[in-house]
Amino acid sequence: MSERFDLIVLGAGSGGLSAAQHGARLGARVALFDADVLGGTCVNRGCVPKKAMWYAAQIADMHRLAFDIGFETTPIHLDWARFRDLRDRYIAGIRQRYAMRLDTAGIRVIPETARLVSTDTVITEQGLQASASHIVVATGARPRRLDIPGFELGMVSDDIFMLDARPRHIAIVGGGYVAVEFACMMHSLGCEVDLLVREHLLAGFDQELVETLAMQMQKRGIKVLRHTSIKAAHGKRDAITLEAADGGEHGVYDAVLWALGRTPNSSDIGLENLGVACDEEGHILVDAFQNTSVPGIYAVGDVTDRRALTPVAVAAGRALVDRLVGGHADAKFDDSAIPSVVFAEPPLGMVGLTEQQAHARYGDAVSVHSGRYTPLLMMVAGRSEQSVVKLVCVGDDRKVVGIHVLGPGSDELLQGFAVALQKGLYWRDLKAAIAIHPTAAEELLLLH
Ligand SMILES: Cc1cc2nc3c(=O)[nH]c(=O)nc-3n(C[C@H](O)[C@H](O)[C@H](O)COP(=O)(O)OP(=O)(O)OC[C@H]3O[C@@H](n4cnc5c(N)ncnc54)[C@H](O)[C@@H]3O)c2cc1C
Ligand SMILES: NC(=O)c1ccc[n+]([C@@H]2O[C@H](COP(=O)([O-])OP(=O)(O)OC[C@H]3O[C@@H](n4cnc5c(N)ncnc54)[C@H](O)[C@@H]3O)[C@@H](O)[C@H]2O)c1
Repeated sequence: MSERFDLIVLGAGSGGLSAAQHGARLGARVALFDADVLGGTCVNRGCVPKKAMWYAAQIADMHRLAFDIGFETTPIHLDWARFRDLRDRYIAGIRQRYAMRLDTAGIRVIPETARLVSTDTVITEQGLQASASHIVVATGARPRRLDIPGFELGMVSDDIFMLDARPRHIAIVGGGYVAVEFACMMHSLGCEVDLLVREHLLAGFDQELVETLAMQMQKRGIKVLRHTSIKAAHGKRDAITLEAADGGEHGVYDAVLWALGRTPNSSDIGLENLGVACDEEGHILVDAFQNTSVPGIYAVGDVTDRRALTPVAVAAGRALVDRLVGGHADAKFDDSAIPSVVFAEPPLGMVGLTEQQAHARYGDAVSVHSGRYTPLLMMVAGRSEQSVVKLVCVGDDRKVVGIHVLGPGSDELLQGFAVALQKGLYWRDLKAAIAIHPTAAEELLLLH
């Protein structure tokens, strides 16, 4: 016998929690399935533990800077096990608060994996059945694994958060967010780091800023090896050699992180049988309203073909439920200007279009205004690393369609500019605004 609900959600990560909680707030009877801990990737294996590690890395960098500007300092040492314990306690607190909120909201949480058996019914391994006219698939994604010899000698991002000691020499394979963020963090925390990139570094970001970041990473001692495709790993877990496709050998490393993107959790949950369309990599295809190809089945978050970011999953879940439960027939989230930051050292951020995308869309109407500067603190310390800001504009009235920032503070300053860009921002607005001086943010107002 099937228990009946208004809304069934598979996955208690960013997207699933958002959909379930908003559904309950709007009065729906909600069932939420997940065999794993509450919070999904972001809370347990992604944004949150990563950001904690980024803060630790920042402190280590600041300590070096302190010496450069005249503090009497002695070398500092991070007790990884203690840091991990403190971080994990913080994360356990987040999970506890989620559990309490779900309980208070009256959401039925079933700690099991579920799969769809029809367009309105799911079943768990224990045989529990539930039905609803709306089923939201929010099952996320997992680190991509390669079928190459020795892959198991290395770690994926889930594993790196378990480390309780610093690797001496780590190889990071990949060129995306995870690869660059961990390359910078591990280096700041005292590891020797080789970043092995097969193709592009941070594809999708402004390439001039990416190259500036890559130069700064190399100057600080991170070895960035381009055009390096790894075809095998040899040795044992704490003494790994990587074999490249061109015959070259890299290592010996005492740790390897594979950071090769993510595989959507869309197989073995009954989607194929119901004819839910997916792309070649398994991402569920959704329209702007999170509809899949099958009525009654919806999808949000990393399992879909949309941007794999927590705020995107949250916004998608919320908009979908506004439509399904709240009765707002045209509810969808605005994905026209999704801001994003790579928590590198220094951070790199963007919102809107890159120069290349703007040229492809608007041709000769595009103008680009950029500036470089060395932040005040770096100048005092006698350092020369430059920050870069860039505006991509369109038309004679210079409507801003892209903002790109690299440098200390970029992570925090971008949000406000992203709101302005989404609402409609012209270069003249920035020129007319009164700056906050001296800050990194004012550099976007002072471009000529
Ligand atoms: C290392 C790392 C750092 C990141 N940093 C950032 C960042 O700084 N900022 C940012 O915006 N994004 C970041 N992300 C991306 C972000 O974590 C994801 O975009 C976000 O977690 C996606 O949420 P989701 O709900 O789609 O999936 P998830 O959070 O992955 O949740 C999916 C849930 O579904 C469950 N599940 C799977 N199959 C089933 C099933 N059959 N039945 C029931 N439940 C199931 C899983 O157990 C999981 O709990 C990072 C990712 C990683 C890996
Ligand atoms: N700060 C943030 O917001 C943040 C941080 C981490 C992750 N994320 C999100 O999570 C997603 C996943 O991050 P990611 O870094 O795992 O993926 P990614 O898609 O950003 O990068 C994957 C990288 O792996 C490379 N790659 C793929 N297959 C390969 C192979 N066989 N050999 C060598 N290289 C290969 C790709 O060329 C690419 O450089 C991101 O796209 C992003 O949306 C966001």
